Amino acid sequence: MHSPRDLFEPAVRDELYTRMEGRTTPLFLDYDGTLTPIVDNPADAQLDPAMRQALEALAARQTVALVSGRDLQALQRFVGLDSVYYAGSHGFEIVGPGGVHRCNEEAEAGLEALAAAAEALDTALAEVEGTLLERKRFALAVHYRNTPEDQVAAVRAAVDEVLERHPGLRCGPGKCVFELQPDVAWDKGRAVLWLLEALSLNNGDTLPIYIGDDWTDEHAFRALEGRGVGIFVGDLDRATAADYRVADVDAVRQFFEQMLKGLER
Ligand SMILES: O=P(O)(O)OC[C@H]1O[C@H](O[C@H]2O[C@H](CO)[C@@H](O)[C@H](O)[C@H]2O)[C@H](O)[C@@H](O)[C@@H]1O
Repeated sequence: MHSPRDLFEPAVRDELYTRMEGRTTPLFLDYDGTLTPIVDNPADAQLDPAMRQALEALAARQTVALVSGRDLQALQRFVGLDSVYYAGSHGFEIVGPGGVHRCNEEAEAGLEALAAAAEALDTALAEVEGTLLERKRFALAVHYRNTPEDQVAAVRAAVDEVLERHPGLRCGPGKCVFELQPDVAWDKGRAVLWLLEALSLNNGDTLPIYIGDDWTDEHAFRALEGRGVGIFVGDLDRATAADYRVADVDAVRQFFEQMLKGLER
């Protein structure tokens, strides 16, 4: 863990561009908080047309992959581009151009427990104001962004009770969310490494770049340590394995625009 440097400081930016020069730079991108600002209702996190345009232009020139906690289909709907790779449910399900496909078989064994957990939490949290369950194929997000602070402990207690009954599930951290998933050895970092292999990009001519804002993105930052670049988005209120940081979603788009200028040269 180290302190990521501000990517918009000229010397830092020049250093990164020097590292990128003459190399293939596949982009691996988180969705919420990275491509779209965090909003109160997950359904409202629509992709801005300017961001979509930038992604499309980049994907016409190089590999672009979305690596998100969102359900695969929801992510595809939000982004709406055929030219990018999608890793949904924190990387448990991957699809992309050229028939790329991977579904974590081990995690499939946990689907029954996940369905039972969703049913139990639906009942247990029915009366807790502002709590929202978001069902995904390989995960269940228990959102508490709009839950009164003094009731968050009750939400956590309900989640813990369900986890006790279903030892095949685990709970991961997030932004005002408890994420239940099958407890198997898979995460965004492994998904990124799998994609690099599948796309024959696991070599010295490639500098993979991962951009993310959340706890789950740390797996990817760590997976790329010493072989790629990690860029953290947002205010830094904790340790991160990312090398660089940018302020917000707008800064991510500016970085894309700078990359595009470089690629067009
Ligand atoms: O890996 P990501 O693409 O960053 O997805 C992580 C989770 O993002 C979403 O929840 C978060 O964003 C919401 C919209 O801004 C916000 O309301 C919520 O509080 C955040 O936790 C998404 O709904 C989850 O399914 C993703 O796992």
